[in-house]
Amino acid sequence: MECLFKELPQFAERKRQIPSSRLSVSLSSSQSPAQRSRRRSPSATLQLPVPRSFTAVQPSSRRCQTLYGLSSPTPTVEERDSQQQQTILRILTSSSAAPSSCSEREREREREREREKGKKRKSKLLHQMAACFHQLNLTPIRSAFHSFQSNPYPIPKCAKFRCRSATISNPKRSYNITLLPGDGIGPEVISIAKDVLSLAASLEGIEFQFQEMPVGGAAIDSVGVPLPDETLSVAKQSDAVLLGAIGGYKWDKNEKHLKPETGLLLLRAGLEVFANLRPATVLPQLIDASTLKKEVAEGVDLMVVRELTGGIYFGKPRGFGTNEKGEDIGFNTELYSTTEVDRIARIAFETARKRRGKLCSVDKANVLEASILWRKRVTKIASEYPDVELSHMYVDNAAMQLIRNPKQFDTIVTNNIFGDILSDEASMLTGSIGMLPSASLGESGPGLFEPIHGSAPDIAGQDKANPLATILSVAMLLRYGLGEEHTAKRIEDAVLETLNKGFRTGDIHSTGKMLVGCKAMGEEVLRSVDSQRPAAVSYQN
Ligand SMILES: NC(=O)c1ccc[n+]([C@@H]2O[C@H](COP(=O)([O-])OP(=O)(O)OC[C@H]3O[C@@H](n4cnc5c(N)ncnc54)[C@H](O)[C@@H]3O)[C@@H](O)[C@H]2O)c1
Ligand SMILES: CC(C)[C@H](C(=O)O)[C@@H](O)C(=O)O
Repeated sequence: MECLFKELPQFAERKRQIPSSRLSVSLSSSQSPAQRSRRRSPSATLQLPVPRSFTAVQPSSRRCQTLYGLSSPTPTVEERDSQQQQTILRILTSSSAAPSSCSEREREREREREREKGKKRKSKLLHQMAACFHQLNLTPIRSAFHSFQSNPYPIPKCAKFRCRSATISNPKRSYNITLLPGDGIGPEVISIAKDVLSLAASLEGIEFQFQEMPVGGAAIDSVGVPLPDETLSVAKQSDAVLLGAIGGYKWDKNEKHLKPETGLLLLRAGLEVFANLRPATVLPQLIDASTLKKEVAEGVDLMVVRELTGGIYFGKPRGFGTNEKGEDIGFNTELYSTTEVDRIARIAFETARKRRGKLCSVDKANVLEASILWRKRVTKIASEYPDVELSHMYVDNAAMQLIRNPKQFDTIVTNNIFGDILSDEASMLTGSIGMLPSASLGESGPGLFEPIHGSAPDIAGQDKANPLATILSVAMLLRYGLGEEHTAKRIEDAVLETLNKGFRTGDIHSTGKMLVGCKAMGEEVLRSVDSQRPAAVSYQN
């Protein structure tokens, strides 16, 4: 049965007609049942269906009746209210005592004490109550939130969805996430990915605090630099960083230090995330979206391990000058040290070992000294991984082989610039650059997670962007950044289920599929996150 995702329309309509004070759910109220009955007149007339999960906390005799399809008397509003309160109170206080053993007077005294603990305590409690509502699949969740706008605890946007999954208990794990929406389609995809992360995590008992900071063009416009010190500092102190994309026509002519791209490079260097994992998996659902022949694209599943904080992007000397003929010149330096190559090689071998045990090192050792060193060091590190089969390939050949026979690749390790280019190329095997996530990791500190695509100024603000690369980046954040494998899997399964249902953004659309925009695609993924249906094909990265 489809989950009832949106607020019930008739409920929303009634809510508009009723003063919000009346809509609050008087969970810890000191009113007697009789008083409550008098006061709740307008909202009490809302004949909400009893949620299924609610029956699970009813006394066993009624539960049996429900389970075996025997008709049970529909509880009155009063009865239901009282049962809800007892259940929530029990969960909040983790009390093993049966709520029915408490007299109404004792409960009243308890509530009296609760009230005196002040507003902050109350807000906190209400936040927990909201989680319980969530757990119990109770309809009034929205009204409970609604009447406490001043709650200092951030309410995830997705709280408006009613979930049928009843897995949450009080949040057990809590993480700080820095959100860097950036430019162009960045804010569009980040807003969706944040909702997906919040919902999936809340269903697994995880809590997130988000801090949104400016980066790229947005930071240039607001603060004057592409990577404000505050942004880097907040990012460093968080548990993981989620970035949308940076860049755009507006800043293309800026001086180098005032380009959005400079902000991104400074961020990567500042976080010391030298290992960039870019998985390219051709999903069976998207085989028709690939521009390659079906038999070429089918079954492709590769991982590009890109060195991210070295090479020509950062090598010195670099700059502009004049040559002996008096002409202007621009120059950069491709430079790698043994330490830099060794550490990325080890990450790549470890990655290959967990995959199909094949590693292809891509370089330009027939021409470049930096590549000669690269090949020498990768070959040396290979002796630590006898179980991994190592091959070497020149980058020009690799670019060609990726199109000719991509299935020959398992794990590819390469330098910063080759990795940039080859991963964009690999994305088209999967159907679109809008499908490729990435994880950038260092030896310590938070990881940086971002789709591999850019700010796509050509489609920005038009609700056309594919949010799946960013949603899958969130899955990588959970897996690689926080070790929350189960939640990562839930998100990946939801993406697959959404594709199974036939929803497609324009970049991956094919005949017979449902064309949706960025937001609608996000909503479909949220629906699937909630539904928990196991996916037919599992996504690996
Ligand atoms: N990590 C990053 O933030 C990053 C990466 C690449 C490029 N950029 C920057 O982005 C700007 C634009 O660069 P570009 O045009 O070369 O590359 P791009 O990745 O932004 O766009 C290339 C093409 O792919 C499409 N595309 C990209 N992402 C998509 C998505 N999610 N859904 C549907 N279509 C999508 C775009 O519409 C465009 O036609 C530049 O300023 C560039 O420097 C940033
Ligand atoms: C925007 C740019 C600096 C960046 C890079 O070259 O690394 C981008 O192409 C990417 O792949 O993330």
